[in-house]
Amino acid sequence: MPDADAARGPRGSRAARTRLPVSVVLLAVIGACATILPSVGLGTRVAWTRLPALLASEQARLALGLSLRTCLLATAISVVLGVPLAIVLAHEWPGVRVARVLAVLPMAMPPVVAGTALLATLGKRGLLGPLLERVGIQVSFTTAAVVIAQVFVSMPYLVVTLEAALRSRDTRPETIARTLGAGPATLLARITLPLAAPALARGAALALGRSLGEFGATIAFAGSRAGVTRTVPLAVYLEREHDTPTALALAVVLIAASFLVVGATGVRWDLLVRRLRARPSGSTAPGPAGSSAHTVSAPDDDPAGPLPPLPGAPSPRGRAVHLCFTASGRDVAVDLRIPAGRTLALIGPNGSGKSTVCAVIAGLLDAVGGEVRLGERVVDGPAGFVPAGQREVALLAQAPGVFAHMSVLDNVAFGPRCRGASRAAARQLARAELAAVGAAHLAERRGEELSGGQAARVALARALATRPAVLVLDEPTAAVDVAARQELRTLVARRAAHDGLTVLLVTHDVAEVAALADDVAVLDRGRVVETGPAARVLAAPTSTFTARLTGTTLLRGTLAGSPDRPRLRLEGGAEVVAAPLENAVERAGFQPGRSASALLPPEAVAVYARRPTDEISRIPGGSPRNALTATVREVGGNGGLVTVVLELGDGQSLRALLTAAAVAELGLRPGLPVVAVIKAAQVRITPRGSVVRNTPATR
Ligand SMILES: Nc1ncnc2c1ncn2[C@@H]1O[C@H](COP(=O)(O)OP(=O)(O)OP(=O)(O)O)[C@@H](O)[C@H]1O
Repeated sequence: MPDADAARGPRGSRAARTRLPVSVVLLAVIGACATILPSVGLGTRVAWTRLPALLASEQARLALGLSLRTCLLATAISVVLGVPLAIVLAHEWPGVRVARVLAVLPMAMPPVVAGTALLATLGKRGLLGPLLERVGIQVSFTTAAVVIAQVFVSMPYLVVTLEAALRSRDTRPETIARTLGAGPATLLARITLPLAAPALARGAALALGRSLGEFGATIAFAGSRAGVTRTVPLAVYLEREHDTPTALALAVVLIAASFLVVGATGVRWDLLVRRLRARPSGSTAPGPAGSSAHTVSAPDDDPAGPLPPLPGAPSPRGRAVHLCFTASGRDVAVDLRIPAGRTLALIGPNGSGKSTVCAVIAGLLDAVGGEVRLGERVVDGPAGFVPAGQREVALLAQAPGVFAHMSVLDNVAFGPRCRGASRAAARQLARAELAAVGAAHLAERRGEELSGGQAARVALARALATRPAVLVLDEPTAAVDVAARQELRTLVARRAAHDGLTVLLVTHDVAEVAALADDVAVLDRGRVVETGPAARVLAAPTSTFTARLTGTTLLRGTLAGSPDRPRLRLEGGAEVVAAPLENAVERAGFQPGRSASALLPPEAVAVYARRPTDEISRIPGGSPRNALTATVREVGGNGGLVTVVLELGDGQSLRALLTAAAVAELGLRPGLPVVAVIKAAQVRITPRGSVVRNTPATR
C-alpha cells in the first residue's frame, strides 16, 4: 500500500506527497513496456518515407475507405440503439441484473464466436436468413454484415459506459426539473442526457475504437472481399505476407487512429467548446482545465446593488395548505395547516421528517392514505395524485441545483418553457425574475460558473418564475455564508409579502425563524410536538429541541407547590420557583411529584460572585427570584455577548448571556463557584411530554 508523508516542495514549501513502493513502480514499468513495446517494434519495420505512396495504393484506399464508412455508420447505430438501452438498463426493474449481463456479453465473447453466432442467425441457412432472402435481403458476406458485426461487438462499450454514468448520477437536478414542470421526455432530453454527455462521448469513442479494430466477427460473418468487406484489420492480416510494406503502413494508420480515438475520450470537450465560444466575446469565465464539471469557478458574489422594485402590482396568490398523511415507511405522521399568505417555519432535529413533509407538499412523494389540499384543490388524495410541477408549488432545496450545462437565463426560463410559454416570453419573464433578485448581470453565465450565494439567488428566481402559490423552502440557505443567507432571507420576505405567498420554511436557524415565520411547527421523530405563533414559541418554547435552538435552558425535575406558585424540585434538592401556570389543561392536571421541565431563557439568568441578600424573597414591588449555587463550566463568545454555561449541583447545566465587561468584572472562568439568580416570572414550568397548541393557525 502506498504510504503518504510530507515532503519539501520545489521552493522549500511543505507539500503532501504519496511515495509509492519501489516494487509497485517496477511492475508498472514492466506493464507499460508490455503495452508500448509492440507498437515501437512495429514502428521500426515501417517504411516511413514511402508511407504516403503505400497508403495511396488501391487496396489500401479501398480498405481505408470501407473502414471509415462502416465504422462511422456502426458508431451512429450504436448511439441510436445503445443510448435507449443504457437508459432502460440504468433503471431498476425485475430481471435488470440479468439483462445488464446479457447486454455486455459480446464484450466477453471471442469475436470469431460472435461472427459465427451472427452467421447462425442472419446467414443464408441461419435462423432469420431464409426469411430475409425471401424479401430479397441478403446480409451475410456483404458490407451490411461488416456494419452488423461492428455494432454487435462495439455497442456494449457504449452501453456499459453510459449505463454506469447514469446509475451513479446526481439525481437532484432531475428532481428540481420535475418540480419546475418537466415531463419525462423534457427531463431526458434537457437534463439527464446533457448532464451525461461526457460519458456518452466516452462510450461512443470507445465503440468507434472497437469498430476500427474489429476482425474476428467480420471475417466469420462477412468474409474478406476487397472493397466490400475487407476492412483495414482484415487487409493488414491478409497482406502481411504478400505485401508487407502496405500491411505495415495500414497497421500504423490503425494504431494512430486508435490513439486519437482513445485520447479523445480523455479530453474535456465541454470545457474546450466553452473556451472556444468564450474567446470572441470573453464574456464567460471558464474553470481551469481538468476541473470538475461542478466546480464553482466564478469569483464570489458580485455586489448586486440595490434591488429594483418588484414587477407588477402586488397580487396575492397564496393558497391555504392542509396536509394530513402517514408515511409509514419513514414513521412520519403529520397533520398541518398553513393559512393562505402565511409563513410556517418547520423545525426539528435531523431525521424528524421535515424533508418528507416538503416532498409531500411538492408532489415528489405520494401521501398514500392521506390528503394534501391547496386551497380548495385536492392535489393528493383518494381521487388522484397531481405530480410535482403541476401543483403551483415551488421547491427550493438544500442544494440550489442550478443546471450546470445551461446559462442562468435558460435555467430561469426552464419552468415557464415546461409550462408552454414561448421561448421569447419565457426569456422575458426570466430576465424580470433575475432582476428582481438582483442577478440580472448573471444571465449569460453558465450554471456551473456561480458562487454559492449567486446560485441560491438564481434558484430563487427560477422557482418564482413558475408563478407558485406556495413556496417550499427546504433549508435553501444551509450551504451559503451569513451574508448570502441574509440576502436570500430579505428576498424571500419581500417576495412573499408582495405576492402574498404561502411559505413553508424548513430551517435550523433561529434568526431565520424570527425574521420570516408567522408560525412555527416543531417535528420530532415524525410527529408535531409543538406549534404556535413564532414569537410565542421562540419566547417560551415547550419542546427540548426549540429550547436548545433558542438557547433556552431546560431543567428536569418534579413538580411542587401549586398552579399559582409552581416549583420544580431538582434532584439535588434545590428548587426553582416559576411563573403561575396559564394553560387551563396544565392547571387542571397539576400534580406535585410528577415529572416536569422548567424553561429558562438565557437573559433571565444573572450571575453573582456571592449570594445576593434578597435571595428567593419578594423585593418590594418586584418578583420572586431563585438563587442557585453553580460552577462555571464554559465561557464562550457569542457576538457582543458572552455565553456562560453553569453547572448545577445535580449535573444539569444552565446558560446565561452576559456582557464581556460583566464577565471580566466577575472574573468568570471554568471551575469558579458562583450564584445564578433567576427571576421566577421568566421561568415557565411544563409537564414533560405535553404539546402546547397556541393558535388555530396550525394544528
Ligand atoms: N428515501 C428514503 N427512503 C426511506 N426512508 C427515508 C428516505 N429519506 C428519509 N427517510 C427516513 O425518513 C425519516 C425522515 O427523514 P427526513 O429526511 O424527512 O428528515 P429531516 O427532518 O428532513 O432530516 P434532516 O434535517 O437531516 O434533513 C428518517 O427516519 C429518514 O431515515
